[in-house]
Amino acid sequence: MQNLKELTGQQKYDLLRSEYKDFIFDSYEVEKNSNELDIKYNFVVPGLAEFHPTWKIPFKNIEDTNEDAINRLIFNLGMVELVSYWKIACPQNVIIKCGVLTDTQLQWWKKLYYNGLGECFYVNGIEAYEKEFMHLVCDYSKEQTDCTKPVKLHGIYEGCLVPIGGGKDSCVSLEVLKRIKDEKITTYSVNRIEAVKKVIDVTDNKIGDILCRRTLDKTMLQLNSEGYINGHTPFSAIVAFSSVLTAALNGQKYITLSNENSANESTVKDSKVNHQYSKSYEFELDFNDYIATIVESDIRYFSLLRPLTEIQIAKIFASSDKYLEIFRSCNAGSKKGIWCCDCPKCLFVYIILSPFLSQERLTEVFGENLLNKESLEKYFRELVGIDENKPFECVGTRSEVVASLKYIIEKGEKLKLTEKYKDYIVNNGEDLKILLGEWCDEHLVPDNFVKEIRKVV
Ligand SMILES: CC(=O)N[C@H]1[C@@H](OP(=O)(O)OP(=O)(O)OC[C@H]2O[C@@H](n3ccc(=O)[nH]c3=O)[C@H](O)[C@@H]2O)O[C@H](CO)[C@@H](O)[C@@H]1O[C@H](C)C(=O)N[C@@H](C)C(=O)N[C@@H](CCC(=O)O)C(=O)O
Ligand SMILES: Nc1ncnc2c1ncn2[C@@H]1O[C@H](COP(=O)(O)OP(=O)(O)OP(=O)(O)O)[C@@H](O)[C@H]1O
Repeated sequence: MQNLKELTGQQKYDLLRSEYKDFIFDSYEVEKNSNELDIKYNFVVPGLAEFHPTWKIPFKNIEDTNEDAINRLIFNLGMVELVSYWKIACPQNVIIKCGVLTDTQLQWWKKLYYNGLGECFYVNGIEAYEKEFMHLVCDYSKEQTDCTKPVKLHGIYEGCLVPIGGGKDSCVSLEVLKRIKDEKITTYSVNRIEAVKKVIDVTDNKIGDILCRRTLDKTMLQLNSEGYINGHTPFSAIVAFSSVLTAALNGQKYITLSNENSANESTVKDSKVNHQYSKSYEFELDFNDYIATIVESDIRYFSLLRPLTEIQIAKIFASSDKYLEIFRSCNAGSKKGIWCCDCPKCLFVYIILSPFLSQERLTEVFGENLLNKESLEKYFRELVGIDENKPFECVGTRSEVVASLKYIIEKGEKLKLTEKYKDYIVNNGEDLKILLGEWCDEHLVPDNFVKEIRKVV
């Protein structure tokens, strides 16, 4: 095999696909310990490697639930896990040996894989076409989990499972939910960075907290370092499937995500390539349709903040001091618990909070004034829309960014980056008040929650 590091993404894709034809989802193993399910997935790329990612998921009321339904949800979590391992060599054939899915369900997965890997293909310069990038089939040669007709999930489901990411959005969801009297809140996270822990610690109205532990297979990390294909995978789809399984095992009715309307905007202009695909409304609808084909249940998965935009979320967030010192939206620095102050996400969060917090307060929170930082000019241009594509990060829309900057310029702030692009911003910026008054009707939020969101916005 050639040194992969010397090849372009497209060359790697072509070479690896000719070398490795198959990806096999062979099986999954489940061990029931006293209060936790230990799950191991077995994936194989013949001739290259085996992968065994694991999950540990706490449970409470497993005895009341339907084991078949739980197995289906476990198998389907494996279906979303597999994309991280498939992308290493992108084999043409994906063979599912441990589950049965209808053609429509298989098409559903292909759509998620294709769109969820849109950024990975784009960034690596790989031309992949939805019709032919993957041939996904079930192999019926051994015992499998049959998902072709929905099965009832027994048990009583109540309260909210609130996935926490450590950034501002889930803090806003917690604040909205707090207003609903008697709503039972259980916080939820996949692994736990420091900011998530701190946010959960200050959530004083919760009745419980669930931590799922996910491990990546180390062979993937090894192959990444050898130059095999790597890139963005749809992490929010992992959150989606794991949260439904967790709710099923622990009795929560509502899974309240914090994905906002702004996540629907594509990252690459005039294309479907969206870093946040699995946070989009399209995915939310698709996900609910799909889950209904697997299990019939009272569990509802929706994003509480979908009617809102990032700018409205920023306004609500800034109105409470509680999270300002502890939240971390920066993906680059999140493991160290810092704002790296060098990435587009840091700059975006700084800008979107600017209309609602003083420059002094923001400088305290971030450690420096990011609008005076000329090294961030490239990201600044991308965020405001002077350059075509947005950064590959979870950031809001171009119009929200320009409106925020216009607002602070008109307030009299004179900062290096805003001064340099003042004309563009003032001529292109919408009125902040108009953006703050928007409401998006495309959402799945139940009425009793909608009432409370309207009160805080
Ligand atoms: C890359 C990723 O998804 N990371 C999330 C993961 O972190 P973890 O510690 O498990 O792995 P990393 O150190 O980040 O990555 C190590 C290598 O493994 C590859 N990889 C990782 C995860 C995966 O699912 N598939 C993979 O192939 C990766 O390419 C590296 O080579 O879990 C954490 C929670 O336990 C998440 O917090 C991590 O998310 C990062 C903060 C992050 O930057 N995520 C970005 C992908 C991201 O943009 N997240 C979006 C979500 C957008 C979406 O879902 O479409 C966001 O900001 O919300
Ligand atoms: N590790 C995780 N475990 C559970 N849920 C998560 C995790 N990471 C993200 N989420 C969920 O996905 C949502 C979107 O993630 P995202 O990173 O955009 O939001 P955030 O961290 O709340 O805010 P910000 O946009 O400021 O980073 C989160 O609000 C949360 O609901």
